Amino acid sequence: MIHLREVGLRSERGSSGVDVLRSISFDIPAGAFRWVLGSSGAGKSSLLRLLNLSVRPTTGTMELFGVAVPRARRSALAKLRRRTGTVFQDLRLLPELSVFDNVALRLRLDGMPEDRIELEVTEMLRWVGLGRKLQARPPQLSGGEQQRVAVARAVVHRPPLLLADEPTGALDEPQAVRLMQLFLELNQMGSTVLVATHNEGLTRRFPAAAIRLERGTLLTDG
Ligand SMILES: Nc1ncnc2c1ncn2[C@@H]1O[C@H](COP(=O)(O)OP(=O)(O)OP(=O)(O)O)[C@@H](O)[C@H]1O
Repeated sequence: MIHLREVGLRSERGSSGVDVLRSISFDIPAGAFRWVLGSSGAGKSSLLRLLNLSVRPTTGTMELFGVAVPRARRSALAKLRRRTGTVFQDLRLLPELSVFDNVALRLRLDGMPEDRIELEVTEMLRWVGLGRKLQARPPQLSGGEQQRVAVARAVVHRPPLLLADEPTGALDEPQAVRLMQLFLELNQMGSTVLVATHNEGLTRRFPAAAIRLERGTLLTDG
């Protein structure tokens, strides 16, 4: 359900371009779990940005949920975005909104009734251990707590595609393991899950196939 063929991504930096990703081809079946591995600067975040449609491939073809992305209509892309949850490396929480409202935002945009939102968001935030912080604002939280809000926001609508960019960077080992269990639960319910990480302890503890990048090229897939 994710097909990439010869995908390249070139970013303009000053007057010269940089090949951030080069000739990437792989297929990931629906419902799979993949680690996304590689040293700093290898292109992991860039690959996830392509898959969550923040950027478009410069070359090659990409198909998500049967939609050929470079040619798709805006409405098809909007639908794809709604089916995707992303944990951004820089979190991107809205500092002026409460923890509850940060997580509820997506469900409100989808038109879910407010009483159901109340239940879903509260349960999700309890699950990540933030049941007592519903009304706090992100700047009042620790880095690890903010990261858990970002995870709750990404998974609260049970997206068919979850993309997580270094989601455990600010967490201690037990919290990281707990979040992985949440991701694997989502995966077992049928979501396709990609997690980019440097955390080797975690990849050893949860062995799974990996997309391994090095300086913008694919080393192994599987
Ligand atoms: N918008 C951009 N303009 C120019 N270069 C970019 C841009 N985005 C990323 N790059 C470059 O592309 C390369 C890959 O970056 P990327 O953030 O995808 O790596 P990463 O594997 O996620 O690294 P890290 O593990 O440190 O987060 C880096 O050399 C980076 O400097």
